Amino acid sequence: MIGRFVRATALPVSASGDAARARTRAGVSFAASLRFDDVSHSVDGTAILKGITLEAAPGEVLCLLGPSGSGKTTMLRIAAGIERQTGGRLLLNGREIAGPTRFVAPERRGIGLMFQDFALFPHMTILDNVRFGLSALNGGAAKREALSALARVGLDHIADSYPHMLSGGEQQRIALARALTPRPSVLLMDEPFSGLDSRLKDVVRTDTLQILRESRATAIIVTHDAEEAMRLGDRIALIKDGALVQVGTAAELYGRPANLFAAGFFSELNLIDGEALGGRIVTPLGPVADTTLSDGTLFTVALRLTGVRLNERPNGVFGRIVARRFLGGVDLLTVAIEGLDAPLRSRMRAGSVPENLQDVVVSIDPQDVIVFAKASGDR
Ligand SMILES: Nc1ncnc2c1ncn2[C@@H]1O[C@H](COP(=O)(O)OP(=O)(O)OP(=O)(O)O)[C@@H](O)[C@H]1O
Repeated sequence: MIGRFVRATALPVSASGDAARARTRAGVSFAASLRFDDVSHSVDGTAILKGITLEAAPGEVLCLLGPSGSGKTTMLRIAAGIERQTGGRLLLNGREIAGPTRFVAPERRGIGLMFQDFALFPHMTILDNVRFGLSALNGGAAKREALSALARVGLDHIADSYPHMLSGGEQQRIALARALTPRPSVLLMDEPFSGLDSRLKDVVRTDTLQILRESRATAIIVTHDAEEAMRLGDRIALIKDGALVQVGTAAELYGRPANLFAAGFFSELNLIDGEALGGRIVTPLGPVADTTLSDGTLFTVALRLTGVRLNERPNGVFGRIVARRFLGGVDLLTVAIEGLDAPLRSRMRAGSVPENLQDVVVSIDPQDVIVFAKASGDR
């Protein structure tokens, strides 16, 4: 999480003339591309980012997804200019804004930042909070811009209220309005929905996405929640231990994960061993996929829980249900199978497996099978 407030400038650094003309258009930014070019960062000899190359295209919503401590917030801090990377370059619309020989100050980048805790000033009215980033405009113009930004998030009627009088969802929208008012060419958002309760999240996410699209700013959103990244991102960059694991659309990362880590981030998985035999990958559940690798090659076979079907087909292997849990729309079933060290978990539509049933036939949906050849030494 970012712990310090940075004031975004009113004008994008690289297109100030265009941006000034854009003021006549209601609340629209000139989107820029933002490129991390082989960016590394070390603190006290510890590598936090390890050569990340990644570009957000103009107007794109790019999600940075990864577990806690993977380096997502550090990437935002570097993009905002709060932190200066120790290696590589940062380019805005192809122009270097941070690198070995150049460092553009945060307030001159035209990059906005929205914080996890919204960082609203408690002693200022909502209007003053939103107006805060508009120092380049005179009083009347700044007020008009701020009110128009508040109208965009549907909260102009509470301009004179104070932050403590608002709900979490309203505070989030005020923070969004404040971040967008200077019309940044790129908006960085650090876990912008994590403080909201789950019922509110859905609505606020949808609204935020719509406002981002209307503003046309390029957005980079940090999250550790794969589903959130899939809902929001045009593309998703998966980060682990300071390195980029994979970047692509939600469908690409879900359907063709680069490795087991990526697969496990997007789906709950059963992991079983497999071995190549006569062009097929054979497991205790039978053959699960084709392979061109030679006989004896070892695989880790990842089965999504949704792809483990019970009693659906006449042929399969026999198993015994050893536990079941009702999860609303689905039942989570645990099934012991001969030859497998750990029982399989299955997600079935609630009620589709009769409650008193214990012995079942297990089959696998090939769409939910992802196989990874084991590196030698993995055995
Ligand atoms: N200034 C610093 N000094 C030392 N270590 C740091 C510093 N900033 C970040 N780190 C370390 O770098 C790693 C990456 O931190 P970062 O906050 O970027 O991760 P993150 O993916 O955003 O995690 P989270 O979701 O928990 O915020 C962590 O191990 C963190 O402790």
